[in-house]
Amino acid sequence: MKKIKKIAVMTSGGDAPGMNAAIRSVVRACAYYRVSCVGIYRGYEGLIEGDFIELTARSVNNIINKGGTILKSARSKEFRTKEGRAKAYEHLKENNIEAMVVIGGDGSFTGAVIFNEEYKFPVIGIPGTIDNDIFGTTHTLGYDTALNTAVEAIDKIRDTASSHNRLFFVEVMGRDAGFIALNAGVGAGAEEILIPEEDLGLERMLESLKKSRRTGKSSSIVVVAEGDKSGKNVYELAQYVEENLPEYDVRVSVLGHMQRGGSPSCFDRVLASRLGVKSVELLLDGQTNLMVGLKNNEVISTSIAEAIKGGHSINQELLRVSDIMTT
Ligand SMILES: Nc1ncnc2c1ncn2[C@@H]1O[C@H](COP(=O)(O)OP(=O)(O)OP(=O)(O)O)[C@@H](O)[C@H]1O
Ligand SMILES: O=P(O)(O)OC[C@H]1O[C@](O)(CO)[C@@H](O)[C@@H]1O
Ligand SMILES: [Mg+2]
Repeated sequence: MKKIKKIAVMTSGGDAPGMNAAIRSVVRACAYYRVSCVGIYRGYEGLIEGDFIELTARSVNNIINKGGTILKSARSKEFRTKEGRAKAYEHLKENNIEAMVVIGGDGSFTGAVIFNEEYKFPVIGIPGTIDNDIFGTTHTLGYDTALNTAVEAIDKIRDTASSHNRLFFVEVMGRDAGFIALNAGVGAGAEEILIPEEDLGLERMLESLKKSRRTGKSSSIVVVAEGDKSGKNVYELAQYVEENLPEYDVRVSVLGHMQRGGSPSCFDRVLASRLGVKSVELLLDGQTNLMVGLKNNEVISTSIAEAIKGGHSINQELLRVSDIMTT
């Protein structure tokens, strides 16, 4: 088997803390194994434009602690077209790039699988998204940091909620996944948690808030995932409670993109370092179409197709714990 001599790395989709640590790891692993490494700017967008940079072990000094991504990220419409992917392939060929590491979420992996089908181009995925909505890994890069950011913010909201005897609806990210809401909700002691995976019902929420009042709680926090199943956004939920429980003084806080920024947690830095090394080792071993991930604290690999299609399930035990905690 011919040894790969040049590997490219990109970050794609929504950015996530820990992406820089993963870039660093891929670049340093390439240097260790004496393989050239090229960074692709702005995900598939930069691939289509041939916006590349040579990366050496020294190019990634002092980035392990930085949020965002030095390679920048994008959502590329053109890569969804055959013509766009043909341009991308030409740039890879021109630059003698023989394999690619894609750090991103399910959409980025879908693009990688299609590209591999069309051009037989070797690809490995590193799961990088705060949403944690990828099968084949218990943790995606950025998820742990985002949880800590959300919990810190909700703690602060709790201070003011408690001083004013108010009910706060706090919206956290998670368009299709409730991992951030459920875990940050339990970690911050939320009274109710609304997630896309389960429709707990608005009646149930009203009953729970009434009970909170009856049993002596003067303030409450309800954590709502962006993609909550009730179909109501956080402002509509607040209005619904105001109309049905006028005794409550309700406020809304949307945490938004602050959850995607900031210095990565130690967990995310270590995970990124492990996954980056593994991705390069798999490519040098002649493997492709795999996503690296974590299971029982072991680095494992799953076929990318399975990682995309496998779906994600919410932890029922955690839901039960959350329920018991509202007593
Ligand atoms: N079906 C597809 N065909 C080709 N390319 C795709 C396809 N789906 C997604 N992509 C490419 O992957 C990019 C990133 O996908 P997407 O915007 O869904 O983010 P993601 O990787 O899922 O990350 P996150 O959900 O964390 O923001 C898209 O902008 C597009 O360029
Ligand atoms: O503002 P953007 O980049 O469109 O992304 C928002 C989405 O990205 C995510 O944070 C994932 O990165 C989702 O939870 C959220 O809905
Ligand atoms: Mg996604």
